Amino acid sequence: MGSNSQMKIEKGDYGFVLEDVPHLSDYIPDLKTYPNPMRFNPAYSVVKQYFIDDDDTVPEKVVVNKNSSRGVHFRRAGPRQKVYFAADEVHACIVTCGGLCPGLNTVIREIVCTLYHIYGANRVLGIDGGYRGFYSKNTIPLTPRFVNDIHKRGGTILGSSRGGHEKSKIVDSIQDRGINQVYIIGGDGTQKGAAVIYEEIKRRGIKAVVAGIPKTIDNDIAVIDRSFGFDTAVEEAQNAINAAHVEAESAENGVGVVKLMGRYSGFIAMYATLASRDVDLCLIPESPFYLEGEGGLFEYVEKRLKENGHMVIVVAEGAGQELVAQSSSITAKDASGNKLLFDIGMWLSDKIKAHFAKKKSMPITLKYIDPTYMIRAVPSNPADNIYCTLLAQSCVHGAMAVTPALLAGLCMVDKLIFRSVLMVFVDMQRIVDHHNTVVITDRMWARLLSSTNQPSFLRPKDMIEFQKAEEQHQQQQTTTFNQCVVGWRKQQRQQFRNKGRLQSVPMFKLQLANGLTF
Ligand SMILES: Nc1ncnc2c1ncn2[C@@H]1O[C@H](COP(=O)(O)OP(=O)(O)OP(=O)(O)O)[C@@H](O)[C@H]1O
Ligand SMILES: O=P(O)(O)OC[C@H]1O[C@](O)(CO)[C@@H](O)[C@@H]1O
Ligand SMILES: [Mg+2]
Repeated sequence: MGSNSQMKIEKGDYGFVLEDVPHLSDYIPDLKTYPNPMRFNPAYSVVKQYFIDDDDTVPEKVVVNKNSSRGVHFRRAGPRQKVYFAADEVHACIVTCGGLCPGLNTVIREIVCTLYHIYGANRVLGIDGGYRGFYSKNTIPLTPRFVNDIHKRGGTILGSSRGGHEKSKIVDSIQDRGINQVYIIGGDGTQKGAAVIYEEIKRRGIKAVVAGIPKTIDNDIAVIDRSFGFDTAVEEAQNAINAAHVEAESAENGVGVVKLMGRYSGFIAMYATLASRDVDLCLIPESPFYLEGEGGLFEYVEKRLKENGHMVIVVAEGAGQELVAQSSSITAKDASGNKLLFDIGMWLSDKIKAHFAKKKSMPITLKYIDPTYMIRAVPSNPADNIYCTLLAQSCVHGAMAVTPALLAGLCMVDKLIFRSVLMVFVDMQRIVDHHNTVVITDRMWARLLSSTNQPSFLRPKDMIEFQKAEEQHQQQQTTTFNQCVVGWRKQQRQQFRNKGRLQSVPMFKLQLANGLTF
C-alpha cells in the first residue's frame, strides 16, 4: 500500500481533480440496487434535499487564488438515492483499534442507530478488543438499546488493542460470519490495516464494504481538518494547565510544566495553549528548540521568571525527542510497531531544575503534570458528540450506497468559516500516506508565538535557510512529505554526530513538504 497510483483520479476543466473512492462495482459487476429507505422515513420527509447529488464534490482547499486551478476535490458524503444492500441483507460489524480517544463510544452508538433507524438493518456485531478480536474473541451483538447510554462513557465499550493484525484470519472471520459491512474506527495504523483487509476482500471477490472512520486525538490524520475527540482533549487539557498555573503562581519563581499528547504533531499543545492564555512557552515536535546559550530555553525561562515571578510550559510528547535521544539510547516499540517516545516532560523538568540548582542565585519551584491518560479517558464533549454523529451517519450512508467499497475513509473538511461541516469520502491511501503537522510558518503558530511571547528558537542562519527554501519553492518543488521528513531526520542525525547537539534545523523542508508558501 501507500502508492497514490492506485487511486481513482478524474480530471476536469480548469485544473479540477477528483480524488475518487473505489466502488464495489469495480470488482463485482451487475450489483442490484434498491431505493434508499430514507425517503420513507418520517424524520426526513420534511427535508427538501436529503439526497446528495452523485456529482457533488468538496474542494480540498477553501481558499484558492483566482488565477490558480480548481485543484483537488473529494466526493461529498451523505445519503444517495440508491443503496446496494437490502435492509435484511446487511450484516455489519464495528471494531475499534489503537489508543483511546474521546468520542469512540458516540461513533459506535451512532453507527448502530443509523443502521437500525435509518436503514432498517438490525444485524450489527461488535468486535471485542481490536483487530485480534476478529479471530480470538466472541462478538458482541449491538442494538440501539444496548448502546443507548454509551456516549456518556469514556473509552470504547468494544475494547481496543495494538498489534494482532492478521489479514487472513481477520478476512476468514468476516467471510465465515457473512459480514458485509466492516466499520473500522482507528488511527493511521488502523486505517493501514483496513486497507489491507479491503485488498484481501477484493482479492477474494467478497461483497463486503470496508468503511474507515479516522480516529486521532493528536489531530494528525491527513486531509481532515479536525478529528473527533480533539476538541474534548483541548478542553480537558485546560484543567491541567490551570492547575500548573495555580501551582506556579503560588510559589516564588514557580514553574509549571504540563505534557500533552501529540506524537508527531503539536496540535493539542498549540490549541490548548492558545485557549488558555496562561502559557508562557509551548514546545511542539515541529519546532525544534535548544536549552543552553543565547536565545535558548533556559535564557527565556530566566527572563520570564524575572518579569513575572512564575511561568507555565506546555510540551507536546513528541517535542525535543532528538535532545533526549542524546542522553538515552533506548528505543522501544509498542505492539503495533510504533516507536515509544522518551518522556520529554520529565526530562525537561529535570534539566530546568538542574540548571537553576547550579545557578543558586535564583531558586525555583517546579511542578510537573502529565495528564495524558486523564485527558484520553473522558467522554466526548457536546461539540465532539455532534461531530461523531455526523461522521458515523456519513460513514453508514457511504457504506450503504455511494462507495460500497474500500475504506470509504470517511473524512471531513471543516469549513468553520461557513459554520457548517462538510463531510467527504476520501480514498484511504490519502490517510495512510501522510500525517498532518503544525505548519510553523503558518499564521496559527505565529498567533501562538505572539500570545506566549516565547522565542521561535530560530537562529539567523535558519532564517537564511528559510529564504533559500522560499526561492526553491517558487520553482515548484515536488518533494513529498515523506521524503522531506526522511531528509530532515537524516540531516539532524548528521548534526548530532558532527556537533554533539542540534545547531540549526532546516524546518523549511517540512513546510515545503506540506506544499505551503511562506
Ligand atoms: N501497516 C499496517 N498494516 C496492517 N495493520 C497495521 C499496520 N499498522 C498498524 N496496524 C494495526 O492497526 C492497529 C492499530 O495500530 P496502531 O497501534 O498503530 O494505532 P493507530 O490506529 O495508529 O492509533 P493511534 O493513533 O492511537 O496510534 C493494530 O492492531 C495494528 O496491528
Ligand atoms: O500508551 P498507549 O495507549 O500505547 O498510547 C499512547 C499514544 O497514543 C496516542 O494518544 C494516540 O492515540 C498518542 O498521543 C500517544 O503517544
Ligand atoms: Mg498511529
